Amino acid sequence: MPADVTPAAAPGPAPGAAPDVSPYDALLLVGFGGPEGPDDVVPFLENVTRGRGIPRERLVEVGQHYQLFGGRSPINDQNRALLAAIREDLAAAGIDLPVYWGNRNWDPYLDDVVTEMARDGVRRAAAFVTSAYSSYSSCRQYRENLAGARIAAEEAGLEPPVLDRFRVYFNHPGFVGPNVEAVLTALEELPAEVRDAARLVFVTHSIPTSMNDVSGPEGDAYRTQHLDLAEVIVAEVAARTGVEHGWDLVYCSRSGPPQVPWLEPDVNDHLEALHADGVPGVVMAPIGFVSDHMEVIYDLDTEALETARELGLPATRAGTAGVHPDFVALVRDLLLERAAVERGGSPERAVCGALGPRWDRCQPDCCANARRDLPVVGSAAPRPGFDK
Ligand SMILES: CC1=C(CCC(=O)O)c2cc3nc(cc4[nH]c(cc5[nH]c(cc1n2)c(C)c5CCC(=O)O)c(CCC(=O)O)c4C)C(CCC(=O)O)=C3C
Ligand SMILES: [Fe+2]
Repeated sequence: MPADVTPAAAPGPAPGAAPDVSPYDALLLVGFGGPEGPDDVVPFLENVTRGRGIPRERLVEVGQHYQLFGGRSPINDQNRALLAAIREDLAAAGIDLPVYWGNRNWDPYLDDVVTEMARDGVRRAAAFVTSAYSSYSSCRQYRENLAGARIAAEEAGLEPPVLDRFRVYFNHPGFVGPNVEAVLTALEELPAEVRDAARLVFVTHSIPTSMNDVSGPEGDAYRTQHLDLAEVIVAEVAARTGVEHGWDLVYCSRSGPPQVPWLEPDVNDHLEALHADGVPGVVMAPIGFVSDHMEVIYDLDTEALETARELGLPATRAGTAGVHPDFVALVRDLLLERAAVERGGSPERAVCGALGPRWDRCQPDCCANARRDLPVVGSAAPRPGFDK
């Protein structure tokens, strides 16, 4: 730059300087939580289903899934591993930021962790939720939990940090890439003679159709976002293998009373239908989940793979993002992106697929809950004296 030209804006950081994470002074990892021993299972299920109208028989059944694995869900250990990986990744990038972890349904509870953050003097934190899609269960309920945790800190006489939740990231390359790799690996694990004709069966958690109908600002966002990711994965797998596989989006872990419609088809019913149609092999890709938690190790690895075995249908299960370095780096990318936005900038947003980057703040009715209206964080139009 010539010496007589003064830059109009403040100069960027010197090369090698730490990336700018202001206005944030902490990052919060937000998990679902799970039981860690047999005695935790019933209280955990009570936490999850409080006020949700889930039949007793379903709870007994799901309790048995947990007891099969010693009453311990893998989910908390997976979040501990993710927390450690995020801390390492940030440190390696020269970012000195405390990282906290709290859950919706089990210890460490968000209420306690946000209170601790307030005690530590945290003023404003970015929140990364371990769920990649829009819907009441996967998005708004977490925003309610974060608002509830701020209220808990206030009730303890503290000033809670402002909490900014990142945009949903199903279409971020740091989530897409590990899912593509996982599908390629699962294809390799199929017998060679069925590989090219194998069907890609993308699996996610079912939700009531009424919940899907109001997901996102215009409805149907939960299903549509999964379809968008599935199309990207299918295209990328075709680019890498030269084979364009047939594919479907199907659902697992249906709950609720039988008369209430949930998204279908169920993965087990679908495997039967594919087999009847003469499909010679299947890769199940659990794109609805960010790690191998109970729905994956029970509903897919135990139940659906057993269905495939009974049918004589070769099937493999693709891995989840877990602590893949690209997924860990996604957290840092969203942190720097959102920090730049909150400083008034318009950073480039990493994205794949046709939908484009989703919103930073949700419209008031986004992923509405028909049953009750609770305070939320991250609203584009916070209701004074109510939202947080
Ligand atoms: C969309 C969605 C995700 C993905 C987004 C995200 O990850 O958040 C998810 C994740 C999870 N769901 C989990 C566990 C459970 N979900 C239940 C119940 C429900 N889930 C629902 C939806 C979702 N759930 C819904 C609409 C219900 C009905 C009750 C209600 O309307 O709220 C029940 C009660 C029993 C039953 O009804 O099955 C349990 C035990 C675990 C922990 C697993 C582990 O321990 O490893 C995780 C990660
Ligand atoms: Fe669930």
